Amino acid sequence: MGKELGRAYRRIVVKVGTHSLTDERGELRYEKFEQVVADVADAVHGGHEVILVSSGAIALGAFRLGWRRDLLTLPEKQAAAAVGQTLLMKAYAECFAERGLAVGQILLTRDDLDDRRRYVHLSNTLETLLRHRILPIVNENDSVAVEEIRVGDNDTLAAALAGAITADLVALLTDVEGLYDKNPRLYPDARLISEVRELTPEIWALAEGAGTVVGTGGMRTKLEAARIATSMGVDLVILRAGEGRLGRFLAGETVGTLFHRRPAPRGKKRWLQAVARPSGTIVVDDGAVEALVRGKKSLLVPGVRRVEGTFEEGDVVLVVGENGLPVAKGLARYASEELRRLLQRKASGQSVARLPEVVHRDELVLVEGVAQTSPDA
Ligand SMILES: Nc1ncnc2c1ncn2[C@@H]1O[C@H](COP(=O)(O)OP(=O)(O)O)[C@@H](O)[C@H]1O
Ligand SMILES: N[C@@H](CCC(=O)OP(=O)(O)O)C(=O)O
Repeated sequence: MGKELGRAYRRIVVKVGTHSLTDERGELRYEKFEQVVADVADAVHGGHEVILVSSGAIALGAFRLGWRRDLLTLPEKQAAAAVGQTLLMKAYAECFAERGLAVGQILLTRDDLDDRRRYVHLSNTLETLLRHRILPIVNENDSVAVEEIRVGDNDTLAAALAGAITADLVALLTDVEGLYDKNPRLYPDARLISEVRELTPEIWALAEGAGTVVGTGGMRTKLEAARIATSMGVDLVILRAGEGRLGRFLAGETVGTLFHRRPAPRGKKRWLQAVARPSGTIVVDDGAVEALVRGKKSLLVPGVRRVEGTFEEGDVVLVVGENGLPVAKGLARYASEELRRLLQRKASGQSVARLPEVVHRDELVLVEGVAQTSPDA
């Protein structure tokens, strides 16, 4: 059973960070590692479906190679990840086997989440593993991921993944009890915030970047993960790794920081809203903005002013007004070149009124807060 009036969290994405698995030098802390494995195995045996997202490959690999982590170039980090990932999986496979669980490895890059077809295949693979009671263990494919296709951090990856497999909860296991009103490493009197219903500017300020008094990037990526998860209708909890905290949380105890989910669309729209990144932009006139925002209609060719960038039919596009403000995200039913040709037809006086939709309303989500930016608002 879970939180919130006994609502059960059936499907959970559990993410564990590097610092919870390794020591400063990057060596595996077996005691901590075993606690994490025990927590996850208990959740699985307790009837939850779990996907584990684990960091630690770069740290473990660098340690094994005798490399100093703070001096690594990008290719060296990628090489370290190649070495460390096998060590990580070997340790997981052995440790979970002792608890009667088989594991499978999935390495992902941003592309696997952005491309709808790959995203669907990924979710099918995860579903199949879960159906066979095999624990999927996910990490970013650091060895191949160049900057443009990196998710960059596993907090965000875990949250995005939760959308792919319609999870009910993301649990981020880390080295602090949860989100504090100031960085607990610097301030012993910092107080734990046990729940967050809205990600207000005040909450974001608690996780300001390194160099400020209140925080490091560490909490910021966790808040970003909370934004993604909750906007997809998924709860997110930050917990200190180990000592049975995950089990206690699932049993209804108040531990860590719980970020409450928000009402969210399901399926394709959920993916569009929270995960997909646009390949190009379609600039539309005020009438089209009105039709999309107020009329909840599809985007038609006559409302299109300009096309920016290159995209194929089926790619995600950002729809923006002539004032440059984003209005919606959706799946383009034309490639950018085809759409440009249609705009030329329109410019030469031919009718484009009866052509199929550019973005169909069933494949379109409004950008948050857009009602306030629509022309007559
Ligand atoms: N307001 C805050 N509350 C809690 N922790 C914070 C806060 N601001 C910054 N932090 C830092 O965030 C760290 C956790 O993030 P990180 O080190 O990236 O963990 P992980 O490796 O588990 O992803 C904590 O150890 C703490 O130093
Ligand atoms: N993919 C990387 C970890 C990336 C990451 O987000 O790390 P962390 O902040 O420790 O969760 C690795 O396996 O080393």
